[in-house]
Amino acid sequence: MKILIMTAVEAEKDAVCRGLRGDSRFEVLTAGVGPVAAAVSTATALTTAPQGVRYDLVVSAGIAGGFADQAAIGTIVVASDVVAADLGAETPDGFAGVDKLGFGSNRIPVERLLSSKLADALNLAGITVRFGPVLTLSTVTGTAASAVELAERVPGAAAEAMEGFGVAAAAQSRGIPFMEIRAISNAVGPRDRSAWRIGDALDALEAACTHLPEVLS
Ligand SMILES: O=C(O)c1cccc(C(=O)CC[C@H]2O[C@@H](n3cnc4c(=O)[nH]cnc43)[C@H](O)[C@@H]2O)c1
Repeated sequence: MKILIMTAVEAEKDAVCRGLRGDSRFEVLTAGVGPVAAAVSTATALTTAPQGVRYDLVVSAGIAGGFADQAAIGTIVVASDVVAADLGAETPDGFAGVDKLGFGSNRIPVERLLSSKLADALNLAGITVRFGPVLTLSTVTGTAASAVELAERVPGAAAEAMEGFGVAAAAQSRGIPFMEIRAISNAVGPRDRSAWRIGDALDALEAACTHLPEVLS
C-alpha cells in the first residue's frame, strides 16, 4: 500500500514524518495553505508520481480549530466527512451551499473503514480522539457568532481547517480513497492568535501518526 499525505506547511510535515519514523510506504508533501493550493498540489503530486507508483490512499493532515464541546486543544479529530463549509452563496435566509444551489456537493466522503479503524486505534492507545465532520474554509472563523452558525449548519462539526476538501477533491477525481486527520491547536471562535497552541497540536499530530503504519498495514 502506498500512501500520500498532504500537509499545509513544513512544521506539520515534520511532525507527520517524525511520527511515521521513516516508513517508506508514506510520501509526505506540503501543499500550501487553503483549499485551492491543497487541490492543485495534490493533483500535481498524483499526476507526477514516479513511474510505477500508484497511491492507494490520500490523507490530509495538520492542525485545526476545534469546535466547542467537540474537540479540545491537543486532541485529535479523524474526519467522518469533509465539508466545504463556505462554498455557496449568502441568501436572505442564510448560507446556501452548492448542493442546495444545484452545482455539485459540499461534502466528499472519506474512506470510512480505515478512518474509524484509526480513531479506534488512537482511542485504544489513550489518545483523545473525536470521529466527526471536519469543515474546510478559505477564511479562518474569527467570531463567536460565525462559530455558532457553522456548528448549527453542520451538526456534530468537530473541527475546521483550510485544506481537506481540496485534497479530497483531487483524490476523488482519480478515484483514490481519502482520509483527514487533524490535531487541535485552537478553539473555533473569537480571533486570539496568541491562544493557539501550535506546539501542543504538532506533538499530538506526531503521536497520532505513529499509529498510521499499523492501521494502514
Ligand atoms: O493568523 C491567522 O489568522 C491565520 C490565517 C490564516 C492561516 C493561519 C495559519 O496558521 C494556517 C495554518 C493551518 O492551520 C489550520 N488551522 C488551524 N487552526 C485553524 C482554524 O481555527 N480554522 C481554520 N484553519 C485552521 C489550517 O488548515 C491552516 O492550513 C493563520
